[in-house]
Amino acid sequence: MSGLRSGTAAAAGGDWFSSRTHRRGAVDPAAVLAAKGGRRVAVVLPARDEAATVGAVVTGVRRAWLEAVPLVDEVVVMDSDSVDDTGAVARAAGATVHRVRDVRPDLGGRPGKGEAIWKAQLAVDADVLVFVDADLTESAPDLVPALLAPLLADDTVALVKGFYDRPLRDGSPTAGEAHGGRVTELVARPLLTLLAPELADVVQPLAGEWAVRADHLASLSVPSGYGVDVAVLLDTVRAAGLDAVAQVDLGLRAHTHHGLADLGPMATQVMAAVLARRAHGPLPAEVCLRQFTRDAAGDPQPVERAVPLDERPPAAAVRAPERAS
Ligand SMILES: O=c1ccn([C@@H]2O[C@H](COP(=O)(O)OP(=O)(O)O)[C@@H](O)[C@H]2O)c(=O)[nH]1
Ligand SMILES: O=C(O)[C@@H](COP(=O)(O)O)O[C@H]1O[C@H](CO)[C@@H](O)[C@H](O)[C@H]1O
Repeated sequence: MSGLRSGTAAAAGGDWFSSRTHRRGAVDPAAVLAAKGGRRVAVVLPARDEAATVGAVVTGVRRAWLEAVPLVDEVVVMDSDSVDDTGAVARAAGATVHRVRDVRPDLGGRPGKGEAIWKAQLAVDADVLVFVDADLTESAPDLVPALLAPLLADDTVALVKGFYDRPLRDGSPTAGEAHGGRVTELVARPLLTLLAPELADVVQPLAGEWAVRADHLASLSVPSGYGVDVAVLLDTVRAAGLDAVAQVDLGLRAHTHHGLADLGPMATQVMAAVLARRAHGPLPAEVCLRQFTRDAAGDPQPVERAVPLDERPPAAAVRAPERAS
């Protein structure tokens, strides 16, 4: 576009980027195991309709980091309103499976990835949680020690985010090129630049692969939808400072992708989570997103989607008394 200089590579950030960014491949599993000590580690996969991929993800993590090296104590799949065989496939692969709506039914049920993550805290007994998306299409079990290493080695680190190249293998003409992370690049990164510039050096703010101290996560409110990933990042920085966050290079991440229209509600929830954490004001519990297609006559046809924006309170506030800690 005339008048716009091509992007100039800025020097990657300041002290935080250099001290809290961990290179790929620099992890010694034996050292991570030693640092674990007596702490319990659970890998948790929030999964909605992931029967095609969840089995391989569970098997990869179990074989490498539960059977061969006891770095992980439990692999859990939170079955999030799946209508396919996600639960059965995950169980057959050796995961502990919880149906999200069956966990603490007294608290009601909500749709969404964040709801699956929130209720995982009420179903899983662990000191450290490693969240991994269930739609990974290329085995990447080494992400587990990579995400755990900074947190187990340094008590001041509460959250570790993964980052990676994001090929968009959706059959489009540019498939395979690094065009993934569409909500990250068009919504999250611009919005954080405007409202939370201190996070400018976080390479993948929406990454679904992250490790977190369970007691820290339990102190945070959690958006029920797709805002969970960015909300936990923002709230961690607000509560404990930027140095409580680290990021690790996981190389490349291939996963199944939504069509563009489905990213509309996701983008709305991500924006809501960021805006709800701006200087003022809560947002409504639900908004109506109006997108457009064409009717048979070729005229614009509105398509409305209700987008929930509700948040759950900190899990610590609702945890059964015997697990108040
Ligand atoms: O209501 C939902 C929506 C998504 N997910 C899971 O959250 C992860 C990330 O969601 P998705 O793949 O839809 O997002 P993408 O990675 O494509 O942006 C996946 O393991 C989904 O199965 C979930 O558990 N419940
Ligand atoms: O990064 C993104 O833009 C979105 C969509 O990724 P693609 O455009 O399908 O590669 O995916 C991420 O965002 C979701 C919302 O935070 C997370 O739940 C996903 O785990 C993450 O992959």
